[in-house]
Amino acid sequence: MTNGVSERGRVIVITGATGTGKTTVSDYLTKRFGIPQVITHTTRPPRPGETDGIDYYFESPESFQKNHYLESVTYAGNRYGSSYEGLDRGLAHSPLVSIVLDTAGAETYAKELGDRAIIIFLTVATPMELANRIESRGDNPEMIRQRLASPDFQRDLKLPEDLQPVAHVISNDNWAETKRRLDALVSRIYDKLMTS
Ligand SMILES: Nc1ncnc2c1ncn2[C@@H]1O[C@H](COP(=O)(O)OP(=O)(O)OP(=O)(O)O)[C@@H](O)[C@H]1O
Ligand SMILES: Nc1nc2c(ncn2[C@@H]2O[C@H](COP(=O)(O)O)[C@@H](O)[C@H]2O)c(=O)[nH]1
Repeated sequence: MTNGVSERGRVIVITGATGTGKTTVSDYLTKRFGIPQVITHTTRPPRPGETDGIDYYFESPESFQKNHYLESVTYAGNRYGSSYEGLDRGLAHSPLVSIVLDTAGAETYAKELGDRAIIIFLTVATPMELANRIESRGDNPEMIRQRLASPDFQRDLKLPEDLQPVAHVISNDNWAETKRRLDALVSRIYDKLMTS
């Protein structure tokens, strides 16, 4: 094992700004291809409909410290982290898993895992659309205001320079087109896995 991911393990890292559709893409990969999601930890309160152990491991600031993290960040005032324990649970079921991270986390995964991290960067043509999307998801209005004003939001709108040579950039304006791009990408990943 290296960094919690065996030589044969692959992690699809889905990154991009808030509301670009990272969770939607991760859910699609699970439903369409059975690719398990690595559940990460956060100190932010659950949104309506979110469940502990499914959407996140919801933590207090104290319990957050007790896990062992491959990486952790503060995003718009809350802590988030991907634990070795969470990765192990995902990889126990499949050599290919997905994880949803901000761009700082995606950079760490690319650095630590090399080509075992497959980076997807999601964009939308009009960033104004992102506010509508997260409003329609039912986020708390004060959290939306804080998030859109945060430097983390601005940073995640752009693909970091070190990820530019490796990232698969998918514009998620049209869901049918996004699914086509994902299907083609997953098919290439499986082809590579079969021959490695
Ligand atoms: N192609 C699309 N067209 C329109 N709406 C979309 C599209 N993709 C996702 N959405 C909707 O946008 C909202 C935000 O999507 P999602 O929660 O997947 O984003 P996210 O990137 O995971 O956000 P965050 O980083 O804030 O958790 C959801 O209501 C989702 O249904
Ligand atoms: N670097 C990490 N980023 C993470 C992790 N878990 C989630 N995230 C990202 O945080 C923001 C906010 O998430 P939200 O659920 O509150 O909207 C978003 O970009 C997520 O992708 C993690 O473990 N590490």
